[in-house]
Amino acid sequence: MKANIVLLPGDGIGPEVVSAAVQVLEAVGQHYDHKFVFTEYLIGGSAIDKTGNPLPEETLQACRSADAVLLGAVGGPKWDDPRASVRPEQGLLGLRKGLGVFANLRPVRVHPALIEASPIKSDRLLGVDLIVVRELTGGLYFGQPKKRDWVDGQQRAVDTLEYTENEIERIVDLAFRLARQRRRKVSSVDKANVLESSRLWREVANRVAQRYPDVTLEHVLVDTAAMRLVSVPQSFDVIVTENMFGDILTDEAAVLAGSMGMLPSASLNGQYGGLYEPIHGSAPDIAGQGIANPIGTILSAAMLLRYSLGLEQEARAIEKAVDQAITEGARTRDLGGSLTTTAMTQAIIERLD
Ligand SMILES: NC(=O)C1=CN([C@@H]2O[C@H](COP(=O)(O)OP(=O)(O)OC[C@H]3O[C@@H](n4cnc5c(N)ncnc54)[C@H](O)[C@@H]3O)[C@@H](O)[C@H]2O)C=CC1
Ligand SMILES: CC(C)CC(=O)C(=O)O
Ligand SMILES: [Mg+2]
Repeated sequence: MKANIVLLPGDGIGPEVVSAAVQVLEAVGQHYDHKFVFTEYLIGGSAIDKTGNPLPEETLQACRSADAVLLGAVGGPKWDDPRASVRPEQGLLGLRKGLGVFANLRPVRVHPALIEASPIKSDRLLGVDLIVVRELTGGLYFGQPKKRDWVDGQQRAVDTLEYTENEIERIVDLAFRLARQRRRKVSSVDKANVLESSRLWREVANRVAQRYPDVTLEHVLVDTAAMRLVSVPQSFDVIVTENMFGDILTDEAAVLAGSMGMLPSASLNGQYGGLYEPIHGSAPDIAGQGIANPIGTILSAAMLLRYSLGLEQEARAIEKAVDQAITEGARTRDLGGSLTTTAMTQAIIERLD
């Protein structure tokens, strides 16, 4: 098959990990006789530097016409001035909104050989296999008003957490559908003891659950969920939650998997091709050193093959090669080893069937 894939390397380690994933996709393309056409566009801080805009119109249009989009990360200290009117992160938020990708799937699997890389006790990590379904185009990151103003002679900052029933319904429904393909358990995470938006979330989740009598629904307060994630992570199958809660809980979940560099994601809505990115940021502390762990981005490329191109066998080949490389001891520095990004990528490519 032929597919047009837009690449958005972005900032910091973004270009390093995207280049690694492209090498893996090219190897898969050669092996299975597919033609992946890659075209690179600007986003984030590098786009601000070249165009003044963190999401140039050309980038958004290219992403809308592509079969899929693979993104590295955006942001970094260079663009962190709090008085700046444009920020790299606005480019990513604008892209997610512009593509309408409301469903962000973040699978978390713990490789048995990496249990010793995690600070959490080993018996708690065995067999952890959960997926966080994070709402991605609403909630606290997008609600209006979002502003600074002056009240009684001092500055005030306002962010708004808002959801409509439809926005909640479509993400919770997706979580239930996913649960049917897994262990049939949905944990809906909210803060319903405090937030009105969470009380609506709970009501809608209960309503959706009636359509899935074969799936168990539990409601978990987000603070308890954060605790359970490290104490009894095996108790989760599908977690569905608000945008910011999902953002925070998945960084925590990365600790289970051994490193921020391990976790992939897919952002979908069924209309455009889908947006694929590791869950980590631009990691300015290690950028440019060639030591970033490329696995989160490589596994995101596997999700791209599965969800946007329907290439299940090829997706599994990548996942298997990653598993095998880890089993056989391949480790970047974040996992306690010394492989460079390039060497880790090569170790994975060598193990592709
Ligand atoms: N999706 C995106 O583009 C995101 C962008 N950011 C932006 O990234 C910048 C840095 O944010 P941080 O809070 O430092 O979060 P970060 O996720 O970039 O880094 C946190 C820690 O994890 C390590 N790390 C992350 N990815 C790694 C990888 N692939 N291999 C090895 N180690 C890795 C970093 O070295 C750092 O110690 C900020 O400007 C932030 O706004 C943050 C999160 C997501
Ligand atoms: C806009 C991003 C910086 C938010 C984030 O941390 C993420 O999506 O994981
Ligand atoms: Mg995040």
